[in-house]
Amino acid sequence: MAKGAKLPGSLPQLKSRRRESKSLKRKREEEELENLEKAAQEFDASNLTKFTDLPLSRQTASGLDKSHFKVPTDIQRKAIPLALKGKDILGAAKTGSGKTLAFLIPVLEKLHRAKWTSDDGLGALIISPTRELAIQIFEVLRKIGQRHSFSAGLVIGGKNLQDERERLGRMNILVCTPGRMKQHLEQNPDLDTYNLQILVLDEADRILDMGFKDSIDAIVQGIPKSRQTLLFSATQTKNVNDLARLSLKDPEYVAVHEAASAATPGKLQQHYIVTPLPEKLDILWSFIRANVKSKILVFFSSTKQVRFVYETFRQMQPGIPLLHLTGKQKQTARLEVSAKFSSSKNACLFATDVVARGLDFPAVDWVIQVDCPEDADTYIHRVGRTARYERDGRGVLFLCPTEEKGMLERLKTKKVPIEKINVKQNKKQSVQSQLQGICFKDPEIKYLGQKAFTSYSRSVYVQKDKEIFDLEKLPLQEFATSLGLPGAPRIKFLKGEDTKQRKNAPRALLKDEDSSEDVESGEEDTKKEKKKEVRTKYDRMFERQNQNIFTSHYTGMVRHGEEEEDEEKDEDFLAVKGHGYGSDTEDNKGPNNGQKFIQVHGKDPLLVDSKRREKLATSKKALLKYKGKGTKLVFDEEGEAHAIYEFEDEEEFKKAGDAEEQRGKFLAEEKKKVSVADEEDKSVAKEKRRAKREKQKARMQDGEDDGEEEGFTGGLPLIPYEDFDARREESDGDEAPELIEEDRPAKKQKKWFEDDSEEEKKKKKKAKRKGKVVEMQEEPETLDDLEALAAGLLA
Ligand SMILES: Nc1ncnc2c1ncn2[C@@H]1O[C@H](COP(=O)(O)OP(=O)(O)OP(=O)(O)O)[C@@H](O)[C@H]1O
Repeated sequence: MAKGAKLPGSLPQLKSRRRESKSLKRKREEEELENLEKAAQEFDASNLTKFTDLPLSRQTASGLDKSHFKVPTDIQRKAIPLALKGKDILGAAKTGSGKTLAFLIPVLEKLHRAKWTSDDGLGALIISPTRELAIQIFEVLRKIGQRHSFSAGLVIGGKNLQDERERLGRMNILVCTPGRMKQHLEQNPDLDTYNLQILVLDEADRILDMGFKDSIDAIVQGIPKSRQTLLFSATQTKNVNDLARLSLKDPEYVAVHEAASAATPGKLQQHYIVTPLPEKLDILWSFIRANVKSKILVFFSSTKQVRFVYETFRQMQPGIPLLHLTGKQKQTARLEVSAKFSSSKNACLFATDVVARGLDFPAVDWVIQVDCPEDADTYIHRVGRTARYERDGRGVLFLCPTEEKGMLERLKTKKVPIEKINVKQNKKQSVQSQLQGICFKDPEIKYLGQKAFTSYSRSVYVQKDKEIFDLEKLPLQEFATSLGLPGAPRIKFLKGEDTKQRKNAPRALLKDEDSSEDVESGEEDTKKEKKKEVRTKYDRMFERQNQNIFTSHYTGMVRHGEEEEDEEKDEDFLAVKGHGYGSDTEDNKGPNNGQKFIQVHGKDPLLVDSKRREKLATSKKALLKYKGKGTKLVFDEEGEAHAIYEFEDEEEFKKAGDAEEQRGKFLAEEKKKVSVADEEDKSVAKEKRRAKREKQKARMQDGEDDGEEEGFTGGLPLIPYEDFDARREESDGDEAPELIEEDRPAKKQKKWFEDDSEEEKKKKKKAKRKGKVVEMQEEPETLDDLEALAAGLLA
């Protein structure tokens, strides 16, 4: 048909033709989906060499092609065909072997085959143990899902709960951290998981351990048992209890490297050195100085050590950019550091285990583990940040003589091939005197050094594996000297500290700041409790002596969290400005010193000592809040007044049984009532939402059938990718404005980024006019972009 030509016929004829073309299209789509499902069920994985061999939707195939993924890795070849058949999967493969795509492709295909639309709500949930990893997964999802029209969001904390909340109800795929997700599930009635099709746990062993137990149990409780579940990790759990918690259905165990001689990547060279604890920093410094053209990742066991080494080495100018990353940093800083390290050719990043798992920093040359990892699994994940996807890499583990035997045994059991190397003594530079100089000049750094000392000692003390970690055997005095300190701070430990549990616990579960130093999780604090800290005499001394000279930078370095600081400020504020009658200071004269007072009925008089209080005295309304609320009474049939609550006769009360028992019973009954009411409320709310959705869907259906455009609100491109292709074929490459007009679906499909800039909007309009597909947004380049990714995405 010629360009711009109109279809002949009257309006009713046009409408009926439209309906015909619509139903033809729908039929064709349904056939395609059926064929896809059939092909997936019958697929023979032995024929799989390229991604194009897989029975995938055009959208996913195109996303993979655009992202330059052509040949699947081992784990992808084995896991994807099974997942496409709908199987539950326990996937285990070495670090850097491509597990992310192995679960993201099935997620997209599952929703595609279920004809998932924005009205169907949440269809897929992907859980990651840290924020950084969640962002990374989301990035990959954005790339390979660019041709799909599902909406996807990140739920990782560090942002206003309310902001996220409003957007979540509209998302089809969520990538989340456990604590934040639990928070939303508890507080957000718009978030429905009743329809969830597929659940993914990346770093499954980590997510299923103690620290995340509550969150995961809460999440799993609210999602249908019929969903598909995929678990992936380089150190997979096979713990039956864990699997039972997730109600897996005959899971397929896909462990592609199980028969391999090593649990770590083939191109990874692994070494260890044995060094006395006080020489560790000398060796680290010398190593960095000798490798200034490399990209190095250095692991410590606590935040305070990371900060101390970062601050001191920075002053000593090693000739390579230094960075530091810990779970205690603000989210924006963490993103900035990750991005900087990713894009650097040569840099040295000091970090805690917050980056040990899953992160895919490109081209890391060296992973140095200065502090011994808590177990072999942690070693494998840390060292796995290098030698990823067919690249080379090297790892060096520093072991104290007391740690050598035990750790080597653990590594051997886990099939980690590691060789001993020695440090060239003539190349080793001592940094002790430089550190002493820095600590002497700068009390802030000295204080940080003391904290680093105590944190390290605690991290050793609380480890479970006593064959490796024995604090008593470590030369602590010499260690303190090596940090530049005048002596070893005295340390007291609380009995019964459980390291693994502490370390694994999300911040929300930790009660004191020092213990949260080592937290791997990047989750948002959900409750902050006042810390109970072991204070040394040095802590007290430094607080007293340095009160006046601490800079704001230092305060930032050592303070115990903003909330606690605010609490202190509040106390100060009350002490100085309070109007207490008992005070005998000049500023706080009591009621007998000739001051004015407002008499409030039934209350102590209020001192009038400011304009605000004077104004208050003239306002009846404002004074109401100082008045008592009055007493509610009930009247019996004789007109006698009684207090609403009256004490039961003691004898009667005793007859009913033990007071504690009665209390327990009463509480249990009330709890039951509340939970029943809660369930009812939730189900009513859900029902309403469901009905609303159904209605909307029905309305849209009508709109489509009648060719009406009522549902239109404008906005993003409304024609799905494949329709254009099909239409182009039909129209022989000619533009056919009328047909496009007909086929426009009557609903607004939100894409990944919904916060379009003006320019993008224009682009999209233009593309729409041309009948072309509008593609995904540009790659995020700046911190702002990443911020937008983390929060704005859900707009
Ligand atoms: N089929 C593929 N072709 C090319 N590159 C790939 C392929 N699959 C994955 N990669 C690349 O390999 C790298 C590692 O992938 P990924 O992060 O998924 O590994 P992983 O197995 O999840 O690692 P970890 O156990 O550390 O989490 C990434 O940079 C990714 O882009």
